[in-house]
Amino acid sequence: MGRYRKESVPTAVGIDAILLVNLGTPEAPTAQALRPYLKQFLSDPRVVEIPRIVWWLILNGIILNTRPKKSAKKYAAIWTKEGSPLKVHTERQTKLLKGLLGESGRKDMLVDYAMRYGQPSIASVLDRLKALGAARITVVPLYPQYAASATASVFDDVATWTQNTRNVPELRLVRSFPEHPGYIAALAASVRKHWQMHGRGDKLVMSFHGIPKRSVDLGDPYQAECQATAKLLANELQLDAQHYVVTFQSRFGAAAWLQPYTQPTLEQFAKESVSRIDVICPGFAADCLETLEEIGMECKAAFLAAGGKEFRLIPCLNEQPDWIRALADIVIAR
Ligand SMILES: C=CC1=C(C)c2cc3[nH]c(cc4nc(cc5[nH]c(cc1n2)c(C)c5CCC(=O)O)C(CCC(=O)O)=C4C)c(C)c3C=C
Ligand SMILES: [Fe+2]
Ligand SMILES: [Fe+2]
Repeated sequence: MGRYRKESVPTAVGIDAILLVNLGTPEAPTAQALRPYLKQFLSDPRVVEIPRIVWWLILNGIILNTRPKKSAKKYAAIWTKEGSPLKVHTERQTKLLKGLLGESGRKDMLVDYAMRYGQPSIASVLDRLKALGAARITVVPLYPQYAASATASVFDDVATWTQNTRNVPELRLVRSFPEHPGYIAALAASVRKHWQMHGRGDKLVMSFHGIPKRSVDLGDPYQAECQATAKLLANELQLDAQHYVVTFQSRFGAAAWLQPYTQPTLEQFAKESVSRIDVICPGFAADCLETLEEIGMECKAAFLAAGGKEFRLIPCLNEQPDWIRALADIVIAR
């Protein structure tokens, strides 16, 4: 027996398919569900780049005995009746994209989503698309800015699938889209709408997920891509330098990550009487633990405790129609 499974013979006329991929999320907001999810996530060598044996001991000896319970509590604070926000939004984005492509004459196109960690796995959805006759598959990691730990990890998983597949379809891997005009316009529209509804804060904080500083020193383009997005968004909103700031959140572990860090920056603003803050998280295509809990709850509480007056989190692009149109443009572009 070799590694290759029996595969169905495709139809003569191949179908185009789109596969949206997001990070993944636990199946439930419980320590039992967090453990396997975190184990898979944090065992990925793209995510933690320290010698395997050392990391295996730290992960299995410490992290997986402490973090599942702590993280489960955080997930419980944002969990909805339909499930984890990240999964709910990704499912809706998939349906809306399918509908939009159908309206523009691409009813035949298959559109599905997968998660890098947890379910549905990339391999299971690629198998399904292929069985349905997909001959050309465009894979779109839902990360506007390229980071090896996020984007390349999706590509690795696709490559693992091709290694186990006999009849590999044509593949297009969308690398990143930090300056895509439709994406930038959708972000700007969401800020303007927020200002109209709630008034304008003293500063707009653009908070991106962080990565270790070492990754950037070793050649990861992530920081530059975040700065490119931020600059275009600021231009579109006609914000000058003193009215916005780029920060990095979600630090994990003891090493230095990209700076300035979001929470200390917010606390410093509160102390300097910059008391009304709007926060947008342009690197997240969907609201999730990192936006709803870390920014919307933890950072908000820290800002108010430090003397800040108003803290408003601008929702992620989620199901915003102009964002779905931008996504259609990104997936169709050849
Ligand atoms: C925007 C893209 C992301 C990059 C780059 C990224 C890098 C990265 N993340 C961790 C560790 C964790 N991240 C966690 C949650 C999480 N991360 C992203 C996106 C990126 N991560 C998202 C969308 C989410 C939310 C998932 C959800 O279910 O809502 C977590 C899990 C939660 C927790 O226990 O805190 C960890 C851990 C590292 C180490 C890293 C790069 C080195
Ligand atoms: Fe993360
Ligand atoms: Fe976090």
